[in-house]
Amino acid sequence: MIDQKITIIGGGNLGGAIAFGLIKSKQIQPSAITVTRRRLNLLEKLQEQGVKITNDNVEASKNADIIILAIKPYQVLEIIQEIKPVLNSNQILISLVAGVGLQKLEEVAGSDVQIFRAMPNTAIAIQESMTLISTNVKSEELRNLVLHIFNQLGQTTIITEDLMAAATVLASCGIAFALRYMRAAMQGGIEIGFGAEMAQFITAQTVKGATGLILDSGRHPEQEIDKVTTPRGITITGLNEMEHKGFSSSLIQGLIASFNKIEKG
Ligand SMILES: NC(=O)C1=CN([C@@H]2O[C@H](COP(=O)(O)OP(=O)(O)OC[C@H]3O[C@@H](n4cnc5c(N)ncnc54)[C@H](O)[C@@H]3O)[C@@H](O)[C@H]2O)C=CC1
Ligand SMILES: O=C(O)[C@@H]1CCC=N1
Repeated sequence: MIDQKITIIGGGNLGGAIAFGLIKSKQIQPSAITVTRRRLNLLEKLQEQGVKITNDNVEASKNADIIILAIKPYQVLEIIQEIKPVLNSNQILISLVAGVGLQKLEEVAGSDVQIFRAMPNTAIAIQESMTLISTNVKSEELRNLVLHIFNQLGQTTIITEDLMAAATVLASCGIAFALRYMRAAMQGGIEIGFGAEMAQFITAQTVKGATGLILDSGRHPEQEIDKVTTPRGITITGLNEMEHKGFSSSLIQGLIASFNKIEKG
């Protein structure tokens, strides 16, 4: 069980998804979670589940053991300043904000606060996130606590801070990239004969199967592709056409463009 009181500042797409994921995990009482947002009416679904909601960030931070920052990047430093008067060294501050490094967070929050960065993706709502964490906190106990919380919400790994930008692109943006593949596959599926609903189901289950093959075996995707590509067959014809049109290259260039966007701000 998670015994700590958790406050999520910014109950938007990600903050809301984390709250729902935590509730689904049944590892924490919904009443131990507080979510803040300016427009409270948009948090009604969480409130119905027993989560506390408020638009007062300072009040919500006062008695929290863990404060998760899920506001937009341009707001994070201002909001840390807002809650700073009530922060104490026993609290853990976890920033989910992309592109704002530990050093900057520490500069603004002060060095006695226990600061972590966590980079999840929206599958956190269904406890299937890939979450990468960085921190300068040395305490194993605190590191394990943060890992324990995110482990309820999917797979979690601690990485060095210098890899957080790459983690943001591959895991957090990555879910959108994978979903765009799915949309394109569905569009193709409709053109060759399926209704939209069926095309979506077939695509989703096929992607789930591909994911399972790689996660279960640890084999390189190309080894699994080799099992599908019958010589002179149908699959290799399609795959080669996709590559002629720049499939892998456009994906890699997209990842690099996203990475450069973080680096340049
Ligand atoms: N959406 C995603 O998949 C991921 C987002 N992130 C990071 O998470 C952060 C949040 O992203 P999203 O959830 O997509 O944005 P969002 O815009 O959906 O959520 C931000 C929320 O903060 C609320 N808010 C604005 N001002 C506030 C204030 N003064 N006090 C309390 N709440 C306030 C907004 O009403 C909104 O609900 C960003 O910094 C982003 O870089 C990181 C990884 C993945
Ligand atoms: O697109 C963004 O800026 C945020 C950070 C990673 C995922 N969504």
